[in-house]
Amino acid sequence: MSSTTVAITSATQPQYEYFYQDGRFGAKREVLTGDKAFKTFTEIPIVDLAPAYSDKLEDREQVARKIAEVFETVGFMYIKNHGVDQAIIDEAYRVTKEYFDLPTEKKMQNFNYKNDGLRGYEALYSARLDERFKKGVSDNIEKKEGYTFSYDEEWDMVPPNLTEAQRALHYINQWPDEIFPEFKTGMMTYWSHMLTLGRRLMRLFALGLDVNEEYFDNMMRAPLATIRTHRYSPMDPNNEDENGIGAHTDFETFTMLSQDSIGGLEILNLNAQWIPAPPIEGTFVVNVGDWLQQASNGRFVSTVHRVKRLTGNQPRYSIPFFFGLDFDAYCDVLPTCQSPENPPKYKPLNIKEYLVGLRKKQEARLAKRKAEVEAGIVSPFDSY
Ligand SMILES: O=C(O)CCC(=O)C(=O)O
Ligand SMILES: [Fe+2]
Repeated sequence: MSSTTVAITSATQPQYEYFYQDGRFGAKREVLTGDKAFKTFTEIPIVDLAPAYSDKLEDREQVARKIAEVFETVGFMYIKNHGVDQAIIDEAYRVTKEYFDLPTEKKMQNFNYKNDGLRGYEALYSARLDERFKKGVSDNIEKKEGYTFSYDEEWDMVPPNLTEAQRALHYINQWPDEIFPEFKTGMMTYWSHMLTLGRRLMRLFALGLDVNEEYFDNMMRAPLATIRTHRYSPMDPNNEDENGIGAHTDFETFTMLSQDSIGGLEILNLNAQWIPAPPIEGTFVVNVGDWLQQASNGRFVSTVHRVKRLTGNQPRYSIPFFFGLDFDAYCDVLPTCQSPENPPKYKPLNIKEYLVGLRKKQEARLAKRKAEVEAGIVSPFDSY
């Protein structure tokens, strides 16, 4: 008599977390547990920025090394003692709240689709980073509004001497000057302090990547420096599709984010687990973007993040500042981040070319969105 053993296979299907990167859907990371799991982070460190303001190079180097360690592993940090006056931050929130409370028809006077650089008001549900858009689950997922503006020479505390050609590379911001002039003043005051902080951080990143402090100075005279101030509306308990912002990486050099006390930001570790980045008073969240990952040949990691579905009936406000580089900057992989054993994994970055390429990838979606809005299919007049 023979007996047959039937092997019981537990062929579990791999699970993935998907994210949006480089103007496209479809990037993914496998969820790993048990023996397969990597040693990876489970929290986000807080870095004290006070030594960055020291006159002594060794103090600045010490904080730069700390930041480099965090950016090589987590790609996200909180900074405290960052030097930006709380009153300036509070005023940015005050005007943000007051702006979003305006009637939608008023906000639509500065609709971002009227502006070549998409500066201005981003209507509710306009953002589309959630992977589910690809699958056509719903048109109305990311329940947030935004207001986007970028570099303005007049508000730069260290104004550069730009040629007309360099000036022409910038998009012109639009503002609700007639209906709410304090909005521009509050937001641009905040922007100018954050730009200054951003330049200081770039010098620390340079030190942490073992080049001299001034390495990036001539690439950030008039950088792409964009704020998109946000209001996430309370989510409908009967509509599970509604969400904050889909998983993505930021494409610029780095981001400095102020968030209110509501929470919801999460970041993805190497095992594709979502790690919360809860609000911590007196801090900004700073994260590596794709350009810094490229310039550092992958040494600094551009970490995937999202804002999860909000619970509760309070809106959430956040103010990210996306720090880029000059439009005419050309940034090769840093000499200290490459060697014969570690050749460049990335082509040199040409900022203008990158932005043109990104817009091309987005063109079809932008055109579809514009047509939908014009046809009233996705009403930009929805409000909570
Ligand atoms: O609102 C937040 O906390 C994050 C927003 C964000 O990731 C983005 O706008 O790129
Ligand atoms: Fe982001």
